[in-house]
Amino acid sequence: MHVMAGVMLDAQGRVLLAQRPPGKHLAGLWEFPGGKLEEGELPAAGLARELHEELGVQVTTPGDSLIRIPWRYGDRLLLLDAWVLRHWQGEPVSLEGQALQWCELDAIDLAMLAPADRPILRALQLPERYPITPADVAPESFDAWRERLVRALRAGERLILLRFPRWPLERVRELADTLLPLARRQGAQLMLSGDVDGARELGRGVGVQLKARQLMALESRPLPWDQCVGASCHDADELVHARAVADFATLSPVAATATHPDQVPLGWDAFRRMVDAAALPIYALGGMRDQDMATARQGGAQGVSGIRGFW
Ligand SMILES: Nc1nc2c([nH]c(=O)n2[C@H]2C[C@H](O)[C@@H](COP(=O)(O)OP(=O)(O)OP(=O)(O)O)O2)c(=O)[nH]1
Repeated sequence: MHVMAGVMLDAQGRVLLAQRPPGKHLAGLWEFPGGKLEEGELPAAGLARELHEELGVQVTTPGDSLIRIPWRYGDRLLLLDAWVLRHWQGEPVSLEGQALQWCELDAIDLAMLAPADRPILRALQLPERYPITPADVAPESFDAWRERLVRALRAGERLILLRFPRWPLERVRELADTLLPLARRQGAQLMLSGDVDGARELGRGVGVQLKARQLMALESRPLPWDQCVGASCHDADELVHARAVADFATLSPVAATATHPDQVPLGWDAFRRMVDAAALPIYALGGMRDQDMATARQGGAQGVSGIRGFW
């Protein structure tokens, strides 16, 4: 069952949610308006039809595909295909009796959404770029990197992995702490590499990027909902596990990299297949540069992550 979900974004950055009616599957939970694609119908056309039937609006510019979520509700198997729409004519009104509300993205409580919609909200909140600091930075370069990260945050980076394998843990926490007021103002997340306790201590604005081994040892997310959890994945098993534990995953290595010369690259075909099954926003990692963004997005990825070529 191919289900279209329309993420209608208004000029203030709010999205329209509709409540599933009593007596229906997932009654009472909130969803993005849309519905089942009909036989032979193209996704954009099916979504426009559903929004016209449910809300009386006329979609004027086809939207952009955001993320595709394969999901199983008991024996109901569906592909939830979410598109972002910015242009339509008419004020949405409820024509099928569903309650409607416009919501700020950060005010949406994940628990009120239909389970398959939770990764859609995450995909909306996450940026396309996920830069990682270079591994060889010496502890003496604290001030220089602090400045560099301030510039990156001011320039609009919203998700940055602070990975400094040569630094004592305390020093990385200290760096995150000094950057935190700016990160919070900019709505950015500073991700610590594997340091769940550090992230917990620092609170909102700091997240954790879990190593694959840590990910596999967890059954549920290690941080509250307002702190981001990423997972470093390399195969389908890790991606399945990440669904219950993380907000997004990096999948690597897509291409050959200088930092991990011993690993066999996945290549774009395998990457696309794994993204299709992931039900989670995925960043392509390994040999990636900004120029790979279009290929990654066409392959269904959230965006690209990397070290070289990102600073
Ligand atoms: N339209 C829509 N459906 C969603 C979302 N999230 C989500 O899990 N679903 C599920 C709920 C349903 O199982 C299915 C959508 O089916 P639908 O809305 O066309 O059909 P329904 O269940 O209301 O009606 P029916 O099967 O009883 O005819 O997808 C979402 O954001 N939008």
